[in-house]
Amino acid sequence: MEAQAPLPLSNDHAIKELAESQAFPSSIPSNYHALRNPDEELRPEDFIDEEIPVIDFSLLIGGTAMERDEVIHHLCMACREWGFFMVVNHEIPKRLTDEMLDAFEKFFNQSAEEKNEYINKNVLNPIRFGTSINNHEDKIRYWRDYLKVVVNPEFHFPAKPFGFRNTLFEYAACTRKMGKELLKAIWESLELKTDDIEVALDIKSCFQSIIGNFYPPCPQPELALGLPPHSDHGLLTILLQNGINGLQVKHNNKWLHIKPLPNSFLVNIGDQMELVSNGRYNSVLHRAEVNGKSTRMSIATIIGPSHEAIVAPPPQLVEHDHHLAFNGMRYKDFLEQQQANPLKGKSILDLLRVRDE
Ligand SMILES: O=C(O)CCC(=O)C(=O)O
Ligand SMILES: [Fe+2]
Repeated sequence: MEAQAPLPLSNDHAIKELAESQAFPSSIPSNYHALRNPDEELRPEDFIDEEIPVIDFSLLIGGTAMERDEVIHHLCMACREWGFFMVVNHEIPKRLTDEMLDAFEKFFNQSAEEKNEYINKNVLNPIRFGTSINNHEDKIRYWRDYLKVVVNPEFHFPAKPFGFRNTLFEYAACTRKMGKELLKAIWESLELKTDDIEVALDIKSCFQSIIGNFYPPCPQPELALGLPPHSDHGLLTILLQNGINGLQVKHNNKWLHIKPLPNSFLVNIGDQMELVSNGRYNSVLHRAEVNGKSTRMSIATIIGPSHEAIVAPPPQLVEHDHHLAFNGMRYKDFLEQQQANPLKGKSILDLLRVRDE
């Protein structure tokens, strides 16, 4: 099959409408060929099959002191060696996760006119609908539509579909509560005092954003990607998916297909955590593959420090490690830069890395 030339469409044209249109070719346009870089090819020998760490949330908040200590110890290993773990026995009801997936699906099923109301080039705009990543900049396009909504410290919501507001509000509150508990535990795992977390990150007014990703079936999934390898900008990302797998995580230089347990959340460390942990914990590289059969949806909740927090490694860690791994930066500036540039590895964090002379 020959590659189709890039489609002469507006940059804003959603991939959902394209993929569903009768006129859509069986070979995808060349600007959607994301895997032409040999480093990014999906070769079977580059994949491993390993169990990712599992964190029992109920023991963290309701277990004995010994059980909590054990979970914190396990979290320390998970953050240091993986940057990634699965959370089970959390308190978020299945009813709510189903409602969230349903609300986002209804949003994406609206007409192009209804969704396009939320197209916005300003990366700090609180509600943004779009396709690929930075659809006006991307030379290679990704097989993904998205809706990003900032839900804290100010709560925003799209007016439609009906009921989205209440579901989003409840889900945002539950994931924020779980995220803060995990953050406290991770902070303890760094042997830092939990009171200091407020000073360092101002998480009372934490930034929280919820991103719905929509990946329609792709006629040539072996050529395209839903999202390229990247790290997330926040402290933690809490990921929910609609039962269709597709997330891959880089672990010891190999890619790992992630198959979460039913009713669990996938959590990964973001760039701000790598920064504030003085590099002890790594923000993990991950990407999303697409498939030829089913629509995949994921909902990523990013929990970050407050926009105004200047995030830097705390002096206790620098002293203990005898080394400053990163220079500090205001989170809002970090966010702006990361969102405005092509999503490529950990490029913004790398700019802050202190190099030994
Ligand atoms: O869809 C996925 O599994 C990953 C989504 C993701 O990495 C993101 O939204 O940052
Ligand atoms: Fe991500």
